[in-house]
Amino acid sequence: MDSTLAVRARGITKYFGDVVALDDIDFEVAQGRIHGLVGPNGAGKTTLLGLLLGLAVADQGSLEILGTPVGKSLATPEGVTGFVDGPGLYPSLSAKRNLAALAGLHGGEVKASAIDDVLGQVGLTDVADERVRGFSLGMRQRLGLAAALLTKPRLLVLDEPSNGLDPAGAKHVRRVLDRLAADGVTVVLSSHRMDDVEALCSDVTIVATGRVVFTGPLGKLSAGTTELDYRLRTSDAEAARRLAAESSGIHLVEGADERGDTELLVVRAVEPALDDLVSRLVRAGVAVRELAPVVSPLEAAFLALTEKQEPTR
Ligand SMILES: Nc1ncnc2c1ncn2[C@@H]1O[C@H](COP(=O)(O)OP(=O)(O)OP(=O)(O)O)[C@@H](O)[C@H]1O
Repeated sequence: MDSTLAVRARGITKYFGDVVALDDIDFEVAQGRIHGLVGPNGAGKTTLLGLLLGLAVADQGSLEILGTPVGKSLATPEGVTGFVDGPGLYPSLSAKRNLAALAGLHGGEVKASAIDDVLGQVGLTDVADERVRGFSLGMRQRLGLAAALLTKPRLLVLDEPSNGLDPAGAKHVRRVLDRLAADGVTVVLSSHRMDDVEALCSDVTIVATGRVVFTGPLGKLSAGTTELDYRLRTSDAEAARRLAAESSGIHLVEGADERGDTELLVVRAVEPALDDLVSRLVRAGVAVRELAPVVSPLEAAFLALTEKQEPTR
């Protein structure tokens, strides 16, 4: 196996009865990267993450994790940790005692200082002695991440880790994942939130109805090659409209502004054509006051790639 790959999946197919949850998937994750898995409901994300965690085995195809081929028996591959469908926690125990108990399940005694350290990393120090029963979803997610950190994984697999997180919680999680990746740990996570994936991940795989429709660095979905809709506000909307209509590679999106804001144009273009329009506006003495994509390149690609494919449930 290529030693720079933490995950190498080839031709993975997984059935649940008549449902094809994963359909001949090729999937690679480079070591030390944070790799996002996105797709509509029922696309197969949780199923794929479950295979990485050894919670299920593929019906067809080959899977290598951290350089070792995965066999046909259910077992978490060495060096891998994480959770799907939320972390498994004991509601009647405190955050601290949960971590001690979960570490015990993995066969290890952990020092109290290690528990304090991971609780600090995920921002739960203040509630360390409180019972998990009263924790919000976001707090449980962070505690699950703390439990994963205790095992010092080489591959961390997280299903929707941002679910329920408030901005402060999201910041803790981002910081933790960035630090892990800087230390060479590989992270694979699923998310429904494109802004989250853009903030966290260096690579992304988009799945729809059990198939990979895009995989690669986020930069490959950049605005340089993808036609996007941009909000354009200028000092002279009429002149801007005229110049946009005359420019090659620029399409005016009529009626795109539902709030009836006549100062605002929405133009569809690739980045070089947009650069050209901005130069022309400036030469004509029209000031550009706002220019931003209506949706991000990832979101646009996600919608374009998946809108024709209905989820399987
Ligand atoms: N244990 C199961 N038994 C039967 N069908 C299943 C099972 N697990 C998943 N499926 C089906 O497999 C397909 C993929 O499901 P999966 O949960 O992997 O999708 P997902 O992308 O994680 O969806 P979501 O975004 O809604 O969490 C769906 O059609 C789902 O109904």
